[in-house]
Amino acid sequence: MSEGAQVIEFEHDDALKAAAVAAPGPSLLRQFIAGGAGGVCLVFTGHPLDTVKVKIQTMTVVKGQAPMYSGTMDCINQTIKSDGFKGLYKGMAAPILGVTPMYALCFFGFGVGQKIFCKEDSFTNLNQENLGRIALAGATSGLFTTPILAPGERLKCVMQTAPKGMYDGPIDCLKKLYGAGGMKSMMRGFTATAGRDSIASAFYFSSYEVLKQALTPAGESGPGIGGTLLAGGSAGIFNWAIALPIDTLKSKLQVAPDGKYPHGIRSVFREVMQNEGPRALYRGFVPVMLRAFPANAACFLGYESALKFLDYVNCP
Ligand SMILES: CC(=O)O[C@H](CC(=O)[O-])C[N+](C)(C)C
Repeated sequence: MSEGAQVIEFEHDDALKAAAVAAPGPSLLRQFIAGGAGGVCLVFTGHPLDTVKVKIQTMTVVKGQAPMYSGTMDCINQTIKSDGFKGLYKGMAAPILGVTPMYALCFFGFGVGQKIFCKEDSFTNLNQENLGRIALAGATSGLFTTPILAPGERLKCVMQTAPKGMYDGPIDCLKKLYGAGGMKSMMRGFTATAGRDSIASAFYFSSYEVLKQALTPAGESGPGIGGTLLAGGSAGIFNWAIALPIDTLKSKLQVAPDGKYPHGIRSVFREVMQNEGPRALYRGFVPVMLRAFPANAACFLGYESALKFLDYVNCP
């Protein structure tokens, strides 16, 4: 090998080594697998309250008439009365099938965002600049999940709010939605989902890192099970405090009859402001927050435990 080629090879090796040292966090493969594990834990824990949230968000409110559900407990009671306990788990097949790859992609996207935006000390020195970097990495993850999440949420919301017997399972619902409106119909709510998830994920991941560090005892490398549950659950609360208004508009758009909102989320926003006012954007707040804490606590515990396991089996 010529001397010039050797110098270039050394420089290339050094650059690779520097990048490997500078890139913080687990490898993208580990992020992907551990994220999927986190997602499964999240759906099992959070789906019943997600059903209540979507039912409350999308119920038709006629001025001067009592709403269909007076609150979270009433919605739970009515659902159990009409469909049994399994009514709360209606529509779970779609998120379970979609959630494993979705959360795998979510944490993978966060990993990619870390490689793009974060520095070597971003997770050890949580100053304002580094928090901004982690938030940008989080927002990146939202862009990775939208192509799966938008049609998945369309299916889920339609099934959760459909009258009993309308669809014979998620495949039947998918066939009917696709048959009636093709890909355009399946992708309804895409922009709203992308906006919701980039903003929410920025808060989700940055708040988790802050709390995780705050709850890590001196001299330890992590916060332990209790601390992980608390940090993960709280990150879920921050996530939803920001995401809920966009989520309400998205859910309404996704369950509306074809052509009801010609300008998408803007038309929904205008209608909600005219008929119900800004408070309606936070409809479903109680079930959302009741679900957010345990579901995301379970998600981060699943994620961190999977990372430990992958470490144990020497996953690259
Ligand atoms: C809006 C949403 O899906 O939030 C996720 C947490 C949850 O409770 O489902 C987090 N994330 C946006 C990062 C996917």
